[in-house]
Formats: sequence, structure tokens, C-alpha cells
Amino acid sequence: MRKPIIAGNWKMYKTLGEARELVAGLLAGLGDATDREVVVCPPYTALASVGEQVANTGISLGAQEVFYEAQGAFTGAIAPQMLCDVGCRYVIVGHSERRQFFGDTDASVNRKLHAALANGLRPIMCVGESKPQRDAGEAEAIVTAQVRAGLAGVSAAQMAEVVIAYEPIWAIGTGDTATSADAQAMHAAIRATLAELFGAETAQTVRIQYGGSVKPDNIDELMAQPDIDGALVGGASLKADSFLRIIQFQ
Ligand SMILES: O=C(CO)COP(=O)(O)O
Repeated sequence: MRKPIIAGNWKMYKTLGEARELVAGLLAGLGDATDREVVVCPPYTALASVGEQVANTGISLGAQEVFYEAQGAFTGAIAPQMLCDVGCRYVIVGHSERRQFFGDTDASVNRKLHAALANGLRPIMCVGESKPQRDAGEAEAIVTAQVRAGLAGVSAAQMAEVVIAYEPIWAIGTGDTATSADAQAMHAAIRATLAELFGAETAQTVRIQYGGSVKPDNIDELMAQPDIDGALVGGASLKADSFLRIIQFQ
């Protein structure tokens, strides 16, 4: 079965000291549950420090972004091997904020995903529609097209390493979560697309997270849906108590 995966995307928050304090709080309250996976994705500046702090604990380290080249004159960019070097196991690619503010496209997301896989990193690939797209009835077509384009050239075997995060843009940071029924419907559509691309058996093994205003008071209902296998959490991952409650979903 699919092991649930709860990941915290800290976005552009947390100094080194704040990062240490948050992780210390998480480690203190985490317990030793092995039936779920926990990931934190600090900003680049805190990766090495948090990497040391979570080494050999129940928390895995993830980065929020990666560039697809191995090295070179790419000012400001970070290569996959640099993320491995500081202990990253996961990397988010294609977050809607990267698509909106930093020019990511399905094509660049696909290159980053391949670069991550080639270096032993597990990509968390984000997809999601805007409010106008949802209102126009295009949500499913947009999201499944993002899935196809982002996963172009990936093999069924490689899908064991890939996590998909469905994050409707209108639900991010707004407090306006998708209903669990709407989220489930989209997750099922994504899984059906994966079945077309990689076969039904592989599709059943791929974890699909929901993201967008996940909070302690809606996580249980979301996780009760058959095709929701975890959460990618922004704001509520910035405090130990709320993230711990999300990790401890029923
Ligand atoms: O974008 C998100 C996680 O990547 C979701 O952010 P919020 O949980 O703050 O809505």
C-alpha cells in the first residue's frame, strides 16, 4: 500500500535560528510512528543546518526547488548534487509560485524532474489549476495535461520515486481548501492519467498529495479520501504544534 507522506514547504520563511527551533519542536513531539513519512523543506540557507539536525531521525529533508544542470555559470541556481550533499532526499519541482514568479513551465519542470531522478532525489511534482480555469470547467484538463507534460520521458520504474502534489492555486494560502470530495475527484483523475501513462499497477503505487490550506482541522477528512496519500503543507507547517497535529492525522 501507499505510505502516506506529509511534507512541510516552509517557502521563504525561517532564519537559521528559527529553523532549528521549529525542527527541535517537531523532533520532540514526533514519536516513532513508522506508518507515515515526514518531510521538511526549508529555504536553501537552512538546508545544511536542518540536514544535520534531522539526520537519523524520522524526518526527511527536502528542498523547494532545483536547477537541471549539473554545474556551471548559472548565477543563483542550485544543482541536484548540491542538494544530495546537504542530505536532501526530496525536492519540490513545479510549485505554482515558481511557475508564477520565476518562469517555470511544464518543459522546465520536466527537465528538473529528470535531473532530480538522475541524481537519486525524489521529486515532488506540483500541479494545479487557477480559479478562472476551475470556474471555466477546465480544471481536470489543465491538471492532467500538467501531469503528462511534467512526466514526459519518465519510465514506470522511475515512478516509484515520484510524488505528485495536487495544489489548486486558489486554495494556496487563502484558507479556502478544496472540499475533500473535489480534491478526491481530482486525485482520481490524476491516478487515471498515471494508469494510462504507466499502467494500472504502477498508478496504484504512486503517492498523490493534496496541498492548499491544509490545517489541523481539515487533515483528517482529506486523508480519509481513498486517493489522497498525503499533504504538502505551507503555512501550517511553520509551527511545530500545528504541523505535528497534521502529521498525526487519524
Ligand atoms: O503551497 C502550499 C504548499 O506547497 C500550500 O500552502 P498553504 O498550506 O499555506 O496554503
